[in-house]
Amino acid sequence: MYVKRIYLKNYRNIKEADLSFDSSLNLFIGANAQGKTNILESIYLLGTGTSHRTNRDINLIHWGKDYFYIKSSIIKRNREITISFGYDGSKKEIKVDNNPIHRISDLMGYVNVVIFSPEDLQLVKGGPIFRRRFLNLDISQVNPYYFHNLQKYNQVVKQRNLLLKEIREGKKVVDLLFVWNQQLTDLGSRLIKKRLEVVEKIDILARLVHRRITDGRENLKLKYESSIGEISNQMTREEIKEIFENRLKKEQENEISRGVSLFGPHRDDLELTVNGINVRQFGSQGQQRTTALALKIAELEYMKSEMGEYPILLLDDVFSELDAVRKSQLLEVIRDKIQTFITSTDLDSLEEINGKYRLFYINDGQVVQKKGSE
Ligand SMILES: Nc1ncnc2c1ncn2[C@@H]1O[C@H](COP(=O)(O)OP(=O)(O)OP(=O)(O)O)[C@@H](O)[C@H]1O
Repeated sequence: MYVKRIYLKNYRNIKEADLSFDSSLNLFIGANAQGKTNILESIYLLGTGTSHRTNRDINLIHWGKDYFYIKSSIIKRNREITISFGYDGSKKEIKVDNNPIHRISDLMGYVNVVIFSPEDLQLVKGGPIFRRRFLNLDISQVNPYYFHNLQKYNQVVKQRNLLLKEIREGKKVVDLLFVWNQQLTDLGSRLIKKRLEVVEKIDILARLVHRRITDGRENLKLKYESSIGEISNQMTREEIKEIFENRLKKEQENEISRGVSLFGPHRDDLELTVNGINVRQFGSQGQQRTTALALKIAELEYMKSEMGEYPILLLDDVFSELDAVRKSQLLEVIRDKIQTFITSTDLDSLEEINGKYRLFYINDGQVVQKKGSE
């Protein structure tokens, strides 16, 4: 899978650009705040329907203009598809091969993207929300049904929180919780079951990569930590649901007095250990970086195993930050297999890159392909 061409109009600081890409490597060089990330963001948008930096599409429109438009040609399983994305401040219009897409979940799966940026260190260092997002995005991209359930589940959590508060204030009766508990545990157990399956796969993939980067010295382990109680991969969805239901029964008073849903996939986490030590709390900077890189590479391999094709990889400001070992590891994974977009402020930090690539310079939203760079 690769992006052959992209046309951008009024997108962030890019007034207009029409770019053709290499199916393997594309490098964007420019000083800070010139628009490199904006290009990567537009590719991310085509895959997921949302920006990785903002939930507000209005921010994507070039200041002073009243719409933005993106059109791209994607080669997927040797077939060319066209995806367009337009927004005029009120209406989003997404089309695949000229057919309108009404729900974001219907867009997912056409273009799979993995982005790796400096913020991804939060995946290891940050709070549980970053790891939940990692799992949710990964699974949603290859499984629209999961994404659909996730949206419904989040809606249920919102409604249930409202009800818990009203019960606390004596405005509603406790019995009303029953229906919401049914929905919460039904959808929640589906999400947890799927996450357990995926974590099992990513755990194996990430450990392999991690061992390679650390020369076999370190052993990375991923474990899904659920707020509903002790669960395992061997359990059926019904068994997980039962544990969830029991937890809610036991904690009913607690949840009412707090006025918030305290248990379920929206409160779960992914524990990351290296040689048995929690890398979030006790890992060195280097260990945390290596773990983040291993997770990202595992993400690529996971998507390949699910979709039969590698996703597109966006490396925003990270390649130049990696040390020689990690750079060569990453290059080995992507070379000739994965279309990759790399941004950097200078070409010197990319000297390890050889072979075929296309080079673009970007200055104040103007993108110029350097001639003869292939
Ligand atoms: N809606 C918008 N309209 C016009 N310009 C915008 C808009 N949103 C962001 N910008 C501008 O885009 C620029 C940021 O671009 P981008 O984030 O792509 O930078 P970058 O080249 O990746 O820089 P860095 O190397 O610092 O990451 C800033 O100058 C910002 O003011």
